[in-house]
Amino acid sequence: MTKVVVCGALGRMGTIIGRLVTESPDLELVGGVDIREGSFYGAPVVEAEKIGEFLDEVRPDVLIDFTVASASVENIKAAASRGVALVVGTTGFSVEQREEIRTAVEGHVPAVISSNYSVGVNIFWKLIREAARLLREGYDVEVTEAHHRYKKDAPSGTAKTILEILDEELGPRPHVYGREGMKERENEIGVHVVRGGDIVGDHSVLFAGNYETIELSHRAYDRAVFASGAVRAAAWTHGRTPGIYSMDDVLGL
Ligand SMILES: NC(=O)C1=CN([C@@H]2O[C@H](COP(=O)(O)OP(=O)(O)OC[C@H]3O[C@@H](n4cnc5c(N)ncnc54)[C@H](O)[C@@H]3O)[C@@H](O)[C@H]2O)C=CC1
Ligand SMILES: O=C(O)C1=N[C@H](C(=O)O)C[C@H](O)C1
Repeated sequence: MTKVVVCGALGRMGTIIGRLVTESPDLELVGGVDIREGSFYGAPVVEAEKIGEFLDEVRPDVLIDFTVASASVENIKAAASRGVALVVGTTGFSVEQREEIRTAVEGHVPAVISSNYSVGVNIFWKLIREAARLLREGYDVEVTEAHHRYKKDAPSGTAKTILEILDEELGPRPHVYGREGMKERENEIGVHVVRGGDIVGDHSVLFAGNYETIELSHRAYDRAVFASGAVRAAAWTHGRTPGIYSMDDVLGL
């Protein structure tokens, strides 16, 4: 059995991940970490400051982190320094934080890192790459994402990954975040962020040409779509060599 600890255990994602781990025949939920102690699904949840001693005590095989960027970096360091594999779902990392994560992980543990663990989004990203390759000339591109009112980071990590793909396929175009005032469009990529209600996670890419538009979109209806992918990734880490992996590796895409 692969032993699992969940960081962000009491959060929106952590609670669903905890449930799916307990329902898995191959995984064992041995504990959680959050900013306050408690319990979930019969396992202890310890406060963040105690993560080191907790990992030494329960000795998990893999740590799943869905917290907040500043906390996630520290959780990743605590796990990697103890040989605990990682599944990182947290988004909103700065360039410096991503470098800290790379340094902590590489050569030490296998770490799956993805801004979106939905199988559908990972396919959606490939469709966007192909569309951008084919529509490189003559189409204006706009990216829109929508999430619940509680989301802290903007644009979403998924949208940032979309922009990375578009930059690779279209060549460098400036990213323009929102628009107001009198200004004509140039050769930018427009980026638009909607926050409200309990929207789980919507993403779309519009390719607007002369006389026609092509729009690719993905809509998540339940956070279980992300949690199931993260749990699948956790099982996948067993026996992997140290390094940073994506859901492409987990899904064999
Ligand atoms: N990669 C993916 O597929 C997905 C990624 N996310 C990302 O996951 C993160 C969490 O999202 P939600 O669960 O909606 O947020 P949330 O705010 O509901 O949960 C985050 C939890 O982390 C806890 N936390 C804060 N500092 C901590 C620390 N030092 N150690 C342990 N726990 C700590 C909070 O108390 C909270 O319970 C966000 O960055 C979000 O963008 C969310 C859904 C899918
Ligand atoms: O915060 C969320 O809810 C989500 N965050 C991820 C992101 O920032 O892309 C993934 C998903 O869209 C839900």
